[in-house]
Amino acid sequence: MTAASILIVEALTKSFGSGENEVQVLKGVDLAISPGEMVALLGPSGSGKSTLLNILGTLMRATGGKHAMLGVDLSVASDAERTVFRSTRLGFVFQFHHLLPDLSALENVMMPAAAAAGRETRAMRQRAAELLDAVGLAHRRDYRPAALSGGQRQRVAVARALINEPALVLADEPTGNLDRESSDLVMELLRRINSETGTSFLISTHDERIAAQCDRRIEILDGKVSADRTER
Ligand SMILES: Nc1ncnc2c1ncn2[C@@H]1O[C@H](COP(=O)(O)OP(=O)(O)OP(=O)(O)O)[C@@H](O)[C@H]1O
Repeated sequence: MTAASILIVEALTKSFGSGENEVQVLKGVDLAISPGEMVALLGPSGSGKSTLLNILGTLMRATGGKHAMLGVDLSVASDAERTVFRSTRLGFVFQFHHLLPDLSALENVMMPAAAAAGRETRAMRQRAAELLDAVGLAHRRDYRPAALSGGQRQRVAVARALINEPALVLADEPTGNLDRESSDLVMELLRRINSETGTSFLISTHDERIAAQCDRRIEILDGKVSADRTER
């Protein structure tokens, strides 16, 4: 854990339910991520990877402990502060693309920027077009999600995650729903964005091939970090 970390997580806990139904999923997670790191998050099914990403993404509150990003202690921040932080400093890619079906690819990419600003601008449209170009989908900008392949949808979702130039992208099994070829394309894309822009990535995965393309692997077991190795 260094002063340069963009993300610091200390003794983070999360329980669901109460009384005899209480399940303690995270039992004291400690980790730190430096700018530009591409980190794989591994662990058995049910070990709490999605729960951890949801907490770090401010989509869910922890039960205890601390998580701070870019010097902001998000664990004690108000809901309003967390919402602003989420929409300006974080990007999300989920296993299922969650694109809006009635919007074109371009409009989907632009959406988080328009939502954060409360309006659409020509600059946003331009940046969304550049991002679609960067993910190899300039020729599909006016297509709706239903007219795209699974891999193309996920590349649109990656472009959408980058529209606000986040410091950290949280990706929850981003290739879990893709065939091998599409999965490789999405990972190549994430790798390229990481090296070109210095955006950090935390990617939960079951796939060793995905983990092998990251700089570092963090494993969760029994609610704690059981291994943390830098690979490159
Ligand atoms: N809202 C909730 N209410 C109750 N229990 C929950 C809730 N969300 C998650 N859990 C439980 O927390 C545990 C961790 O779930 P989580 O989805 O974080 O695991 P995961 O490591 O991402 O699993 P997978 O690899 O299968 O996606 C599971 O036992 C799950 O049933």
